[in-house]
Amino acid sequence: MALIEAHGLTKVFRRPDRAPGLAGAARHLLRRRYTPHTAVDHVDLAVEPGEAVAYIGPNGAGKSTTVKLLSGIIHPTEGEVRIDGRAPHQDRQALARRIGVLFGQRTQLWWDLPVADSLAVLRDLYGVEKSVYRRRLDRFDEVLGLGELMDVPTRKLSLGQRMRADLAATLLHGPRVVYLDEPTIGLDLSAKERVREFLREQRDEGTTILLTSHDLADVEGVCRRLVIIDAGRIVFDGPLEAAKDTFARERVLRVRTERPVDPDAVADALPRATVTRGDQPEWLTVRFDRAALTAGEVVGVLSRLAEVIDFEVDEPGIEDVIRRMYSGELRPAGTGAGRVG
Ligand SMILES: Nc1ncnc2c1ncn2[C@@H]1O[C@H](COP(=O)(O)OP(=O)(O)OP(=O)(O)O)[C@@H](O)[C@H]1O
Repeated sequence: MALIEAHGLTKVFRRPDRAPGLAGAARHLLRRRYTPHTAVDHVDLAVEPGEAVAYIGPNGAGKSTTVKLLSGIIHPTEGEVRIDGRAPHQDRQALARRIGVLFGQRTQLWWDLPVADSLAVLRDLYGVEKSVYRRRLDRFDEVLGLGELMDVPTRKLSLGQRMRADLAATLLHGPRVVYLDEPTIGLDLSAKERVREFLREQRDEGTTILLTSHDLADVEGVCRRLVIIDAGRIVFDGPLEAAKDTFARERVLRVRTERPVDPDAVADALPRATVTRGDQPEWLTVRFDRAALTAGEVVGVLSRLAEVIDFEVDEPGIEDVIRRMYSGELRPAGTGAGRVG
């Protein structure tokens, strides 16, 4: 049975309709009006034990809302969610031991307490045995350099230091499922790499990870599966590599011919491609949709116009796909994407 299971999971928020300014606020007080806003829209998700899933999407797509639903912080408007067979919003206490949540922007440590005291409180709350606690702290010290932070109150930590302490707090009780939102934000390069390595180790030991990150190295370093949400709907769910085929179908072919060829003549012969002259007169750049044409067909057409002496094809990398997705340049909706792989 999947460890995380969601069927038709939906969350509708009510947003106040309020005209700007004082008059608008006063009017809203007298006559409250709301517009429903669907933040998570019939999401189906099944994640197996030990799977690490990157959960990405543009700002406001519904990532945090999904994580809040999966951890029982908020109730679904519609649909079902089960973590290890239990409904998180009904069984929060029982599930607290099985779930770890890290929201990069918020801390779960006590602001005025030294890190060591915060962790000790969490240890007692979760009933972690002293010997297990010591072993885990030693490991966190190796990975996160926690030792030097133990006597420092949370409010005095830098963002990177706080993230290290918060990661320890999230994993202290050995949860089976962890939701990590931007887990390496503020860390230096070597600390980021150590955290990824540690997360891989946790994953391989059977921890289920749902990770949201703008850092592509986190996504690629930890996860093999990618789930993309856009406007509350899952628009892609499959292996990381398959996202490339679904969203980045454009290929760029650079061709060198023995003598200059008029780009318009090529465009006439290849109406589904965009043809521009390259840096040098003998080079042409042809952009085309991989689903509509092949590089071989493009070269074939060109070789009828002039002798082709060299060519190269650019394929987008997965980082490129994800970066463009975050920037809103690639809109997955309407591409016919679905569960792949
Ligand atoms: N409590 C709330 N009341 C009303 N609307 C909300 C509430 N929480 C979130 N929303 C709206 O729901 C949508 C999804 O928000 P959510 O925070 O889940 O997005 P996200 O993908 O995590 O975005 P980001 O990458 O910016 O953190 C947004 O339009 C947001 O404004």
